[in-house]
Amino acid sequence: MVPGPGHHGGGRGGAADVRGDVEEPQGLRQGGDQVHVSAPPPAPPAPARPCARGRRCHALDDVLSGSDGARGFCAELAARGYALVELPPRLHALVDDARAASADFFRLGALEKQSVGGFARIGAAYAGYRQDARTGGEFLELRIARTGALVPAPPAAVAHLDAPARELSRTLLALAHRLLAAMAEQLGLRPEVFTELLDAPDGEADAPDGVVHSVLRVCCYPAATPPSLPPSSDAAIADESARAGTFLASSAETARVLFDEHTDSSMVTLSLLDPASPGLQLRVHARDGTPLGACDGGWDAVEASVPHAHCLLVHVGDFVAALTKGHYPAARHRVVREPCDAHAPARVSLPFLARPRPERQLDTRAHEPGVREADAKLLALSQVTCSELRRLFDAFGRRQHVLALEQREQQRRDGARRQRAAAFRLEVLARRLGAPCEGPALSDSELSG
Ligand SMILES: O=C(O)CCC(=O)C(=O)O
Ligand SMILES: [Fe+2]
Repeated sequence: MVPGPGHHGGGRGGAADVRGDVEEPQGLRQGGDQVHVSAPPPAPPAPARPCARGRRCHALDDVLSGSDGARGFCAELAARGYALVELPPRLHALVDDARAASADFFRLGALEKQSVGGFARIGAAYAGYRQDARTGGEFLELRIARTGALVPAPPAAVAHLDAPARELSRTLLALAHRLLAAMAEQLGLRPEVFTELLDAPDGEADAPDGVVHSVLRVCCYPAATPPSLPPSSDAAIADESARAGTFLASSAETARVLFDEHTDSSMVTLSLLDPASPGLQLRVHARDGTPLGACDGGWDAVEASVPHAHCLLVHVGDFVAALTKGHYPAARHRVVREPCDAHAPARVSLPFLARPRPERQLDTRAHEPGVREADAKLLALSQVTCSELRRLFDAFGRRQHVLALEQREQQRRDGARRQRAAAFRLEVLARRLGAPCEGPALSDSELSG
């Protein structure tokens, strides 16, 4: 079922323009495959702002101005697979409204949340509400329909989620277009090389199967011990979000991890960060200048280190990584409970996964005529659709997920065995202390296990 348009509530009307101070009623203009969004007024690039750990927050308008700002931003993406952008004040209210309304949604009772509809197929995409069996994490996947409505429509009790979620989706889709155009240009390619694979920036006009393929994934991770839930058998869930990683260091570390290490099957993912409830971490890439072990065992706790709640993390997804032959590496990331404390609030996050339309055809050689394949910037692909490529990424993701589950199960069994052995040793020790004449004393190694 595709729910109809939701109600307009507390959010502002019209989609925000990601470039200018003026809001356009429809936000973004569209025509053909080109991104027809007006350039921001030329301004001298401001120096990037240092964050914790020497990280830089690039001013959005500098990145979009096509000057040194774009070069620095793209160089960082090429080195680490992710970079931070500081949102201009004109977008702050939108981010705040979307975050607050999302938190309101997750405060609803289980039945009300489920009333929006479970995670289900719409055309070639999925949308809806679901809860992760292991962590208790909740996910509401929202898409823009051809009609312009949000799918699924938020329940009446949080009708005020509708307007900011739609506006944010459109704003971030438009922004993804601009960033991907800059990333292509920095490689010496035509700006539309990546953007022509996406839905058009105004979304609904280009959705033959009913929905825009890019998705706003509204997430909520529980504050404390997750409830025990029945395991999900939905294969789609495994496809979509349990494309989990490996590298699970220990059981304690595993318990801390709310969303396993993975890469996104997106072109780029845009994540609004909030240092008040941090959790998103990125693997330090070998190409990054930072020593691999420098940040938290090779993890960069990026969300914990941003100065305020209006920083946007841009990270590279599988599609751009594959298409550029790894020039822009896919960012491996995860979500952890941080700080590791039972009183920490639930974390609400709003990653936007800018995804290609599944039916778009990849004929990359046409973009670099006369260039030898070995020198080409793009992977040579012809007559491959984005949905075929996605299947490849999902197969890898699923394999990694299976390996991670096996590793986790092994850790659980090892832990349980160690616990049983320790209990047994204690019992033996207690008996011997109670009856010291029976048998020899235990050695230190026997006691320590
Ligand atoms: O919750 C987050 O910030 C990120 C979640 C994530 O990695 C994803 O949805 O792919
Ligand atoms: Fe992700």
